[in-house]
Amino acid sequence: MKLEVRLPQRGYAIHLKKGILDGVGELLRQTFQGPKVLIATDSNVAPLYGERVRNSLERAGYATQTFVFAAGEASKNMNTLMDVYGVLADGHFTRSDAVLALGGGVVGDLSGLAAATYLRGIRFYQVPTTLLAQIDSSVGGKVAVDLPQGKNLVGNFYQPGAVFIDPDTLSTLPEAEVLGGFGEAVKHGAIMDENYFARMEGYQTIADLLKDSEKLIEGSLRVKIGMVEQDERDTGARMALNFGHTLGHALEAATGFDRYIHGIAVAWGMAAVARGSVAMGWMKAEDARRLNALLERFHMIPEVNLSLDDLMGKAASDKKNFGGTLTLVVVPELGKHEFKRLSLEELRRFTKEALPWIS
Ligand SMILES: NC(=O)c1ccc[n+]([C@@H]2O[C@H](COP(=O)([O-])OP(=O)(O)OC[C@H]3O[C@@H](n4cnc5c(N)ncnc54)[C@H](O)[C@@H]3O)[C@@H](O)[C@H]2O)c1
Ligand SMILES: O=C(O)C(=O)C[C@@H](O)[C@H](O)[C@H](O)COP(=O)(O)O
Ligand SMILES: [Zn+2]
Repeated sequence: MKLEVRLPQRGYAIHLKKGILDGVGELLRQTFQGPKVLIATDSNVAPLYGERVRNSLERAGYATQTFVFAAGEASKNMNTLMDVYGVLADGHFTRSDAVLALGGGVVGDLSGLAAATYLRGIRFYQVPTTLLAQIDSSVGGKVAVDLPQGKNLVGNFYQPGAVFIDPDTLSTLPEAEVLGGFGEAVKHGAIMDENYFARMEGYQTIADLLKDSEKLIEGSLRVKIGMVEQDERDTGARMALNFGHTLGHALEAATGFDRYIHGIAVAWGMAAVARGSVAMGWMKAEDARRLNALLERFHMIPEVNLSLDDLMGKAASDKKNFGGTLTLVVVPELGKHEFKRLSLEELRRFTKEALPWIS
């Protein structure tokens, strides 16, 4: 299956096919004629899929180099970014060459930012290998690294030239990471597509979910593409994709980026916003119950032990904070969303309502 992201001058194709990993080189040749590709990947993905992708690229006539960094969110920072720049510069990569991200959202966000900024921008391609990256992060062009103060605080919008998704790579993904991706899929259904949400309510086990992976990827990508096409630079409609992230990102930052994986922090953030929204009369109680039940079925709402001050300190760094007023995404009913403009003090009161046990 081929999906298109239609953007003026920057449109691209998303190729979704089991086994596509071995054909990446040939497909890339249809869009990129340069001589050299840097495969950026992490320490878990490199031994699993690095050689297959490298062979495929070399069969298609590309020279390749591979850069491997330590897996995990803790690597999504300026130090690793500097390492990528070093490899590109030492390897004499020029504007005719490209970076190809092979891995999850951490690899894509980090190497995308490197590609966006090295020599003021070289070509960039994504081969996502986690469910989260296949349904969300590989598409839409948000590239970034974290700062200790908050998530994705240094970044840009830089669309890939193409995305190649092989759902077979999910066979090696740890279950906890499958659930991280599922968190973002639930978000897509909750904000935009009640039928898609209902389909996910049909899954009883992780095996059910993986059996349906192609439909899951397609359902999420349709929501994501629609948002990106409407509002590429995140100034309006696209902010809906941040449902659960205001508190979720704050949780990740407040716990040093190594305690909760992103999709689980988002699931926790969505459940909290749903609870607070019911208390405020902003969400149908029955729909909040359905959202909570689906997340609970897969044990995706961790118990969090954090002070309100810590959480609010990090929430203030949210990118939807404009001069002290923040846009909170709420879901009045499943498949719909609304934006609430809140001062930081109002967000604090809302969070207290949502999480009455923290102080
Ligand atoms: N740019 C965006 O639009 C966007 C959207 C959502 C999330 N994100 C970002 O994405 C990141 C999270 O991405 P993620 O959940 O993919 O995390 P990740 O990249 O850390 O990958 C999760 C883990 O799975 C391993 N892995 C990857 N593919 C594998 C495979 N096929 N088999 C076995 N192991 C594999 C990785 O090595 C890592 O340990 C966060 O930094 C988040 O902020 C960005
Ligand atoms: O594509 C988007 O837009 C999103 O918000 C997708 C989110 O799932 C993702 O986590 C994104 O990186 C968050 O963006 P940020 O602008 O809040 O850093
Ligand atoms: Zn996210």
